[in-house]
Amino acid sequence: MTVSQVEVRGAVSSRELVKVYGSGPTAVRALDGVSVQFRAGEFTAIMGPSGSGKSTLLHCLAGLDRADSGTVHIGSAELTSLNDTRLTRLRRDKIGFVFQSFNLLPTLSAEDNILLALRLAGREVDRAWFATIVDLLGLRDRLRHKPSELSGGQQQRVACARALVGRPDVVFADEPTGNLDSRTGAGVLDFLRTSVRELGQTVVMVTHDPIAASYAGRVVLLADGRMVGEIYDPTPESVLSVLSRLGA
Ligand SMILES: Nc1ncnc2c1ncn2[C@@H]1O[C@H](COP(=O)(O)OP(=O)(O)OP(=O)(O)O)[C@@H](O)[C@H]1O
Repeated sequence: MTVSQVEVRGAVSSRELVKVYGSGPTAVRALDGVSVQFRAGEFTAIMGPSGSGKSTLLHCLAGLDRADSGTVHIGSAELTSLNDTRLTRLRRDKIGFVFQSFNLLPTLSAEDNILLALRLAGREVDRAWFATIVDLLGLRDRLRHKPSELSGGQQQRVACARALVGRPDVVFADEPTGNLDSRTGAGVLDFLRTSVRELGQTVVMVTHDPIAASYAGRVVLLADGRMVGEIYDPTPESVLSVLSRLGA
């Protein structure tokens, strides 16, 4: 694979994205023309004050929600032009998700949770890749456990394995450490950073936490539904100082 093909594989972008909730005088313009690019093989955090549109942007980029106008590209696919069936297939094949609340199926073992989507799609499991991810996440001796037999950090690591096992173009994470203590959260963030540095994954994460954001290579800042800045090589201090200027 050439470098340019790798770059296309994980690149995500939006152009003039607008999302309005409700109508009339109570309408909320959650996204007010967001144009942003996420390069392949980069770990980006999206931050901003409460209500600035972070989750809405992540959901529109990931095809979980539809914007009112504007475009979203994942690689060469333009999401807003896809019908529901094609959008579902693109989400299944090209996108990995990590949610704050883990979202594992309680009756399935960790291994079956990790592999479920691939099996439902009739895709072959790349056992070597599976082993690489499971070992990086330290899950090898937990694969037969059900979610209720795992700690919160272990459950989130299973969710990370599930997100990566299909080699998605991009992993979207919405507050992935929101339900974890700081030490356990650090393990999950460390894995996301390693997946970018060593496995070439593209990760876009929404977080409130300046320490979590400092694991990323870049922070994109939102305020009032608009992109208002970015920070490269963020530190908790640089993020905090910019956020406090935004009134977060
Ligand atoms: N389903 C909805 N119906 C109506 N308004 C909504 C809906 N979802 C979000 N909003 C509004 O859109 C704006 C952006 O919300 P969003 O959840 O994207 O912000 P956020 O930056 O993720 O906030 P937080 O940090 O508090 O999670 C807010 O004003 C919110 O109240």
